[in-house]
Amino acid sequence: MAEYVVEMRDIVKDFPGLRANDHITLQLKKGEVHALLGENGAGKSTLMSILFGLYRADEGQILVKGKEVQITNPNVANELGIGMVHQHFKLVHNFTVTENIVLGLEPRRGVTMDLKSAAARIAELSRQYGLEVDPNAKIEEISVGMQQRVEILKMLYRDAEVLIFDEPTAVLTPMEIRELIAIMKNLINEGKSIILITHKLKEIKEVADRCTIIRRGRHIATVDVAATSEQEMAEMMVGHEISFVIDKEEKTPGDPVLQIEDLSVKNSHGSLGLRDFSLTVRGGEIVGIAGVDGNGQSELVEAITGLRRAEKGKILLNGEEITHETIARRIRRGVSHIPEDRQKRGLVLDYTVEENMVLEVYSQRPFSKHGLLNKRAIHDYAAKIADDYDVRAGEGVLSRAGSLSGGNQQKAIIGREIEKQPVLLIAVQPTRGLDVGSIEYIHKRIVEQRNLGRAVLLVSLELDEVLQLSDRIVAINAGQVIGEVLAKDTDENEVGLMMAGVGKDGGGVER
Ligand SMILES: Nc1ncnc2c1ncn2[C@@H]1O[C@H](COP(=O)(O)OP(=O)(O)OP(=O)(O)O)[C@@H](O)[C@H]1O
Repeated sequence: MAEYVVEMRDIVKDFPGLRANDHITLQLKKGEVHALLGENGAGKSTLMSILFGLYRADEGQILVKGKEVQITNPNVANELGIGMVHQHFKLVHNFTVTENIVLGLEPRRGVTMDLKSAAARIAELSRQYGLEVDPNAKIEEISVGMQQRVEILKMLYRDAEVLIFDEPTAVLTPMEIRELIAIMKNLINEGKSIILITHKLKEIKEVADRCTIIRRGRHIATVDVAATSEQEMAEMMVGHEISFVIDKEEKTPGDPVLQIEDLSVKNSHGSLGLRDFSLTVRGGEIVGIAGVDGNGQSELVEAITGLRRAEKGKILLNGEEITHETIARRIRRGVSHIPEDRQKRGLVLDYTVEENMVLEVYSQRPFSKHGLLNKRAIHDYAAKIADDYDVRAGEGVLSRAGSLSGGNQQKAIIGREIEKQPVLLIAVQPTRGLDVGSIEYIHKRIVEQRNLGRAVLLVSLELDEVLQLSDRIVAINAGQVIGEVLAKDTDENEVGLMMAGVGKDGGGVER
């Protein structure tokens, strides 16, 4: 028997102006979790897209169970037993779980298209792998974590032997992450093999057997995870030493910049997602909102930025009411927003990076004068942001935003929002999908904003991030403030309890 279930040998892939994969070799043993680690833009997704048949390699070979194969499209990958869980799920929202799983399957050798027996087989797979999910629920009714399980079941239903997970935990809550890790272990026990792309070293330590590290398209090393520290892996990835601590001096906050008084906001289902919510963020202060996803964070941010209407209550910026102002006016007043969904709200993917950097300011000087665009000024401004925030792309700022790697898209948005010199910076999951080096850098820039006297509202599902960055932490549960603490006086346990709905005095919230 072949030693490897999948072997990618000397893979080369070129894009305009850039070699994304430069002779990379990746060997997956049967029954292992093999992590793929690399900085943003290192070439991980490209390599996996080649394995999954979305791109063709310019050079190199792919072997499955020792035999060379040509993976010309994803159907061939499926036939070869290779399945992928993408970062952005590809599910049809008004279809049921079962319908989504059988969707696109051609009737073939013994695989039935009868929905009832399909549901039974799905229920059986769920039990076997510990993937609890209701086969009759509609996708739009289930959580993101559940949707991910549907994607996993979809692969198992197609008899996948090799499963590729592309940053699967980026969209999950801490609890869901623990469940996913248990699921991965079940998959391995049942004989599957896994390639895991993740930036989280803790997760690699927890589930992976081996780790292949790539940097700028090149293979750096493949290591035994148990024998290698997180620090060592991180340093191999970036090519130099890094520190994980944020330097943050004590600072006395200034005047209130953002004041929210008794704000109530409806959610997409028409009920109140935020209720009688009050909050103050002062200049020179980072206030972190801690909470489990879906407890009113989106409604809060959308009400402040003007994307959602307030039913009741007031929002003030520097003492002036903005509750019913247009989005554009709020931006002009100095509200910056790093949005949660970088592809929907953050960037226009078909525009160049340059155009994206001036989306909100192109009509102002120096970018236009007498109605004419000053292309030089736009280019220089964008190039400076790309340089400062290490936004890497094949054709520089002339690259299409959609061609950037996920992490580089994120860095571009952060750069744009901070360089607007905001009065109030709202950062939602600012480091989602970023590598450890970039996280360190972005955290420094956010602290710098605070040191410059700006007000920062941080919304993050990463408790570590909230604890490290914030001066003050406000816990949100069921659309209400459930507790407030100074970051220096609290810890993971206390904030975790508040997030679960247990108030500081030990009481719960009324629902
Ligand atoms: N379709 C494309 N056209 C042009 N360039 C591309 C294309 N896809 C990827 N690239 C470039 O190839 C490089 C590698 O990107 P890739 O998405 O593989 O990185 P990654 O390691 O997955 O990064 P991240 O951690 O940020 O997701 C990037 O510089 C990216 O801009």
